Formats: sequence, C-alpha cells, structure tokens
Amino acid sequence: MASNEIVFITGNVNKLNEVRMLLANDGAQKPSFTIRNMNLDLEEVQGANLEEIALTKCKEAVQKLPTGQAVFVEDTALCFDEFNGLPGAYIKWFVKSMGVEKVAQMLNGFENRGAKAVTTVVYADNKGEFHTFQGITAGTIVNTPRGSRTFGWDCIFQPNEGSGETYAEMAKEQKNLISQRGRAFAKLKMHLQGKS
Ligand SMILES: O=c1[nH]c(=O)c2ncn([C@@H]3O[C@H](COP(=O)(O)OP(=O)(O)OP(=O)(O)O)[C@@H](O)[C@H]3O)c2[nH]1
Ligand SMILES: [Mg+2]
Repeated sequence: MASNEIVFITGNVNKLNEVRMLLANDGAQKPSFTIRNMNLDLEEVQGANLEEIALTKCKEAVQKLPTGQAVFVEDTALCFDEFNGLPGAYIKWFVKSMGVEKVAQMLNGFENRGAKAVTTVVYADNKGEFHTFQGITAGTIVNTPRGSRTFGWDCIFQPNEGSGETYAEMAKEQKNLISQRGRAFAKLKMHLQGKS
C-alpha cells in the first residue's frame, strides 16, 4: 500500500464521487495523496453530537485497519432550525423510511423552513492522531422536491447562497463550491497540504 494513500470509509457512492472531485489533485498539490475507498459498516452512535458521531466512526475505522494507515470518515447531518437541529444525523433514516416528500412536509405549518447541512470529517493520520473538520451550509427546505433524485435530500435543500436552486438542480461543480461537504473537505485538503 502506497504511503501517501488515504482510505475513505464510506458506503455511499454519491459521497465518494463528490469527495473524489473535492480532493482531486490539481497539479499544484504537494505532497500528493491518493484516496482509496473501503466500505466498512461503522457504528454511528446515537444521542451524541455531530463531532462525537464522526469521531467514533473514525476510531472504529482505525481499529479495523493496519497500524499506521491514514483514514478519514465523514458524517453528514441535515438540521432543521424549527426542530432545534433534528433530524440532524438521523436524516438518513427519515429519508429512508418516509421519503423526501414527507421529510419536506414535516415543516408544513411552520414559518421557519430554515435548515443547516453539516458535514463533519474526522481524519486519523498515520500516527493515529485525530483531526476534525466541519463545513456548514445554511438553506431552506423547499415545499416540493425539485431536480434530480440521485442523492438523498439534495432535491429539498435550497442553499441561501445559490440562485434559488436546490442542490439537485445545480451542476455538481456549483454544489461543491458552496456545499457543507465542499467546505469541510477544503479544510481537510489544506491540512493535508500542510497549510493549516
Ligand atoms: O442529498 C444529499 N446531499 C448531500 O450532500 C448528502 N450528504 C449525505 N447525504 C445523505 O444524508 C445521510 C447522511 O448519513 P451518513 O453521513 O451516515 O451517510 P451514509 O450512511 O450514507 O454513508 P457513510 O456513513 O457510509 O459514509 C445519508 O442518507 C446520505 O445519503 C446527503 N444527501
Ligand atoms: Mg452512515
């Protein structure tokens, strides 16, 4: 295994595609690193804050990999302002059980449809030290899904900084520029390049 190889543990192919774009070698990148995906079922603790959930995932990943293997995981939450942050990290199970239409409808009758998308990345370096990076994007949960249905709740989240489109209506490059994942991985990239 190459020493500059970093393992990204995820079972989510949409995440993996975005992260590969976000960490792509732009030529100027020194030192260079490569990303290898593994799909391990890692525990996602309940009742914990977002940093704890991602840290627990990463600690378990370290235990399952050979000593000295650099690895990162990420956990992404969708937090409704009106519900004091819920569904948060549980959004996966809401979307899976109810479908995105009903997730959007949960806010019907409330004035505040504000939400925050949050990606928390935890990177364990080859010395086994943990580093946490978080990206947050504020937006609105639209009434009716709009755009492609490829990725979870992209079709109901309209970021405040965009031009009124949901994530699912945007080109991937545009989403990456303003997304919570784009922000979190920009921080990881800076760290890997020794700039933070
Ligand atoms: O529309 C979306 N736009 C995004 O940008 C995005 N990022 C994550 N998600 C979904 O939100 C839940 C997070 O749960 P999650 O972080 O535990 O992911 P996961 O279990 O699918 O993968 P992993 O834990 O193996 O990495 C899962 O349902 C993901 O599909 C997104 N949906
Ligand atoms: Mg998960």
